[in-house]
This record gives sequence, structure tokens and C-alpha cells, in this order.
Amino acid sequence: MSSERYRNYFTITWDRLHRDVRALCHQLVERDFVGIVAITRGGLIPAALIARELDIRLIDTVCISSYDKMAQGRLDVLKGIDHDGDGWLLIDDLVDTGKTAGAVRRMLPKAHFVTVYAKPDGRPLVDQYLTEVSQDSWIQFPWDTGISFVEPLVDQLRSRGESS
Ligand SMILES: O=P(O)(O)OC[C@H]1O[C@H](OP(=O)(O)OP(=O)(O)O)[C@H](O)[C@@H]1O
Ligand code: HPA
Ligand SMILES: [Mg+2]
Repeated sequence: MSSERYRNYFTITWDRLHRDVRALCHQLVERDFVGIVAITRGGLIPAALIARELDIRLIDTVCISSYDKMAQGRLDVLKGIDHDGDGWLLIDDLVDTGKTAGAVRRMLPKAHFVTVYAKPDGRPLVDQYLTEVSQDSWIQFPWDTGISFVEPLVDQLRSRGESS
């Protein structure tokens, strides 16, 4: 699928991500989980933070490749798992179209599936999420971005010939 369906950026900083994950943990802390299954790669970062908050040491992965930057491609399962997810917490960073979540749900039907961010099309596939993001927004994660210098506005305009 083409990246033209995204019209806005929803930018998440490290600090925002950490606060959001901690808020999600408040909704999970009363439950007992055997362990965590993280969906690579995006699920690995929230999984590590959630494992710390909930004191979970047993962490497994489902390894999936689907998007190439903003373009959705064929979904490849590189590593599956040999149980149905009963008692396990399944974590991804986000659900967008729901294609990845649908495939993992079929593998682990009994897992409790959470994401930090959810777009409307994928939302029904997860048990819990923290923040809803519009379907036409691309979520920019801190591991995909960096801090860079921004030229003062007057200099930007001068170099474009829009100001004296
Ligand atoms: O709901 P969907 O439309 O399937 O999109 C959601 C998936 O896309 C992203 O992973 P991606 O394939 O980009 O790989 P990554 O986790 O390695 O970055 C994200 O981490 C989810 O796993
Ligand atoms: O909005 C998104 N941001 C980052 N990765 C993604 N993979 C699917 N949708 C997204
Ligand atoms: Mg992913």
C-alpha cells in the first residue's frame, strides 16, 4: 500500500513515549502475566519498558517484517512461537491497518494484546491501547528521528528570496 494515505505526522519524543508506556502500565499492573511476547521490531522498546514496570523477566519475540519505511509490503513471519499465548502479554508499538495484529492474533489467540498507539482500522484487533491516532497520520517514533539544527526563520526566508 502506498504512503500517500498519510497526510500528517504525529511525532513522539522519547519522553512522551516513556510517559505513555508508564500510563499504560497502570492499566496492566493488577494482572498476572507468564511473560511478554514482543512483536519486532517496534514492540521491543515498549516491551522492555513494560517489563521493567511490571517486573517481568521472561520475554519472547514474534519476528515480523511488513513495512519498508512508509510503504506497506508483504507480511513475512520470520519467527513464530509454539504456544497459544495463554497468560502472556503481547506487545506492539502500534496498530495501523491491523494486518500485523491480525496475523499475530491468529498465532497467539489467547494472549492479552496491547499497543501504545492505535489507529481506528486496527483498534478492534487489540485488547487495550493507550492513545488513538487518526488513520491518516504517520506516527514518527523517536528511534526513527533525531534532533537537528533549524535555521532561524528570517534566514530561511532570505535564502528563499522572500525577505530583504
Ligand atoms: O497495523 P499494520 O498496518 O500492520 O502496521 C503496524 C505494524 O507496522 C509497524 O511495524 P513495521 O512493519 O514497520 O516493522 P518494525 O516494527 O520493524 O518497524 C508497527 O511496529 C506494527 O508492527
Ligand atoms: O504510523 C506508523 N508509524 C510507524 N510505523 C508504522 N507502521 C505502520 N504504521 C506506522
Ligand atoms: Mg512492527
